[in-house]
Amino acid sequence: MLFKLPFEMKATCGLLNNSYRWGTPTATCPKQFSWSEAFHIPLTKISDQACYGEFTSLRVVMTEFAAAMSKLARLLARILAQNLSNHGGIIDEICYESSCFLRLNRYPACPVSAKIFGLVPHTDSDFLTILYQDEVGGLQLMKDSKWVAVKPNPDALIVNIGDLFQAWSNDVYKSVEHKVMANEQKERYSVAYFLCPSYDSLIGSCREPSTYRKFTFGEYRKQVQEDVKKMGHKVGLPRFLQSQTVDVQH
Ligand SMILES: O=C(O)CCC(=O)C(=O)O
Ligand SMILES: [Fe+2]
Repeated sequence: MLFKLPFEMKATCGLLNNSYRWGTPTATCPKQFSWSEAFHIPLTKISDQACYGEFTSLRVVMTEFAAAMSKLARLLARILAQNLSNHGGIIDEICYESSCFLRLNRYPACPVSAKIFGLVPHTDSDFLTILYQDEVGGLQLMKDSKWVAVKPNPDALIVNIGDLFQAWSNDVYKSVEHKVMANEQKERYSVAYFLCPSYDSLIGSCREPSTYRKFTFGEYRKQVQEDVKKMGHKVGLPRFLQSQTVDVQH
């Protein structure tokens, strides 16, 4: 319903905190372009009546869904952190609602599906992502240097480790590279919950010697945005390797 609105309304009516995005504004060639549209809503706005306009019933669903996703994401992240460092509390210490997001994705059927991604290959810039996908399929992840299709199961959730958990775990947990293939016939929907720390929290490693230098989430996001703008793709964690810091400084 929400996605079926005319483009003008999605883009200009302030819906869901004005969070509507489509395609890839920075793309300079087809392989950098994502054939999808999304609402990317901060958790703090989810229960805000003003975000929903005429879609009042959506507010109830979104609020309940976000609360359930948030609870699950925190529980899983806490257990994973506890297993590694005996410090599961780190997650609740640094992850506030204010920096977490819910993202509604729609992938329209694509007439040139062989040449275009639904979503370009990437890793998520968060601690942990919980993903719900419908029955269409198209999500693939990188395993042992090969793309593997994730079998769609609308009764299951997918849990992905993000870049920040990889840095914090000193590469024990791996931020999984993933992408969505476009589909010529069917449109596809997914919803992702991103568990993020506050922008000023320092992400260090729970183990020494640390592979990455310490950085804040704010710094990380800024670097990712700069790289995407300059190069058309994200560099991510390699930018924050200790050795890279040394190279840059000397
Ligand atoms: O739609 C999907 O299955 C993946 C979505 C995703 O990777 C993202 O929103 O970061
Ligand atoms: Fe993702």
